[in-house]
Amino acid sequence: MTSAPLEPFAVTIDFATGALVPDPDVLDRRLADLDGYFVADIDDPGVGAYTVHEVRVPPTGNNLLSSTTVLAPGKVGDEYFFTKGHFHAIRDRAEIYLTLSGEGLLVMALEDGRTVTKEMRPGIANYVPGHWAHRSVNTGTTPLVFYAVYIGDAGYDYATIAERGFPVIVVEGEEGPEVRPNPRYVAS
Ligand SMILES: O=P(O)(O)OC[C@H]1O[C@H](O)[C@H](O)[C@@H](O)[C@@H]1O
Ligand SMILES: [Fe+2]
Repeated sequence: MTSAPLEPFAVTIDFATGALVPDPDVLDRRLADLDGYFVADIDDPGVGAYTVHEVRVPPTGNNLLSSTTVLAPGKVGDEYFFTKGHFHAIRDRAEIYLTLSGEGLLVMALEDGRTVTKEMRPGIANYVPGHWAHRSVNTGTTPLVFYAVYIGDAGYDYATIAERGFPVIVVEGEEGPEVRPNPRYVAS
């Protein structure tokens, strides 16, 4: 059975700020929402970490959900600010990230602990195949802004990452960002 057609529409994206017009659902994540995710303790839980601006379409397998994410620059201890990161609830659902401004790293991990890290900068489109948890990390000094598109019924599994962490962390080293094993990762 196929579903009835939606009306075609467009949104305008400000590449520098990630603002969408019209701007329907905005999710605001503070450091308090990332409690327990960093190796070091959070000094100020009130600090804004990122916002997600979502284009509103029904979250079904025949639609493409999309959003901009605006991830602030900053660090907790040596670790750069990052998004919570998630597996898709339906594990094999894929996603594409197009970076619009700023610079960072996209860290991806399989459940067996294998990781792949890719650069994020304006003009790079990263393909995140199904089964890979994904987290973006702002390694720069300006907001990291990217547009993500994913299959509408993908859903979010945050719990696995909240419980086990990512296998690697991204820290500021002597010569820039370094990807290191996460001392707190819980291997399966
Ligand atoms: O959901 P998080 O892991 O906190 O990441 C923040 C956001 O990043 C991207 O924009 C994804 O497409 C969103 O679905 C996600 O919500
Ligand atoms: Fe996702």
